[in-house]
Amino acid sequence: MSNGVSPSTNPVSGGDIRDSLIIGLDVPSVEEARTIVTRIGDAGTFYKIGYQLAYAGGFEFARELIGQGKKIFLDLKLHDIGNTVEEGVRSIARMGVTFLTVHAYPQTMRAAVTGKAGSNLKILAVTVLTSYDDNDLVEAGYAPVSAAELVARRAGQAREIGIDGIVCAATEAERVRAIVGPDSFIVTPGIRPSGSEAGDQKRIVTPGDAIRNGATHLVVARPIVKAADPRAAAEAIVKEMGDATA
Ligand SMILES: O=c1ccn([C@@H]2O[C@H](COP(=O)(O)O)[C@@H](O)[C@H]2O)c(=O)[nH]1
Repeated sequence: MSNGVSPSTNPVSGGDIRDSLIIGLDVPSVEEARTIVTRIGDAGTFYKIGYQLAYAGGFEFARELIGQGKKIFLDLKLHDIGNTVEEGVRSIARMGVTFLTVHAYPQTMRAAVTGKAGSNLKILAVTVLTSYDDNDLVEAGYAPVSAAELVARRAGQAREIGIDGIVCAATEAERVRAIVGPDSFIVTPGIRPSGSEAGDQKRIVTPGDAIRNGATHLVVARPIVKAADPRAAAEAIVKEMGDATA
């Protein structure tokens, strides 16, 4: 089954710029998610389903959206023993989703690459969460290392293992591109239009700067789904992204 996304059709390099905006459906119910998707209409082509919705009927809703021609990013951030990750990815690969996340640990990434074999599923490796700064890494037990250094190390491992794309902050996108080469997706959460609240995100970048830094896809949840007019919020972000490619 084709999911309609490949590095050669990377929307930032010539396709539909709307496909580069991944809207995070971080809402508590399918009913609420359906309302938002309807309100956004054709301004949104790519949706992310994470923990909150996945465990509240989100898998069925993902199939519904795929049936409507939308692309789906399942942000499950898998991390377990290799066999469990491999078999889990094998099951997800049958759903027809476009992107799936795993944490960027070598065992986990190898298992995911094996599990998706023969499918069109693209695996993204989450390097260092965008809510982390250098102090958070020390608190989590890492020897003094900057978030940027750890992202670079994990991006290099992901490239060696054959992962399709990297999740990082757009602050690191340029450096990651130099590591992973031209054919990898670079997917950046922590996006904040100027003037909007950072919330718990610590490594934030505006939509325009993220594109200029080399991101292929931007992940945006609260600034869109909590906006009074989600469609207008999505359109404004897409416009800023498009202007950055001009
Ligand atoms: O490093 C990461 C990885 C994933 N996320 C996810 O992206 C969205 C961002 O939501 P906002 O409301 O736009 O901050 C959210 O679903 C996270 O789980 C991330 O933020 N950082």
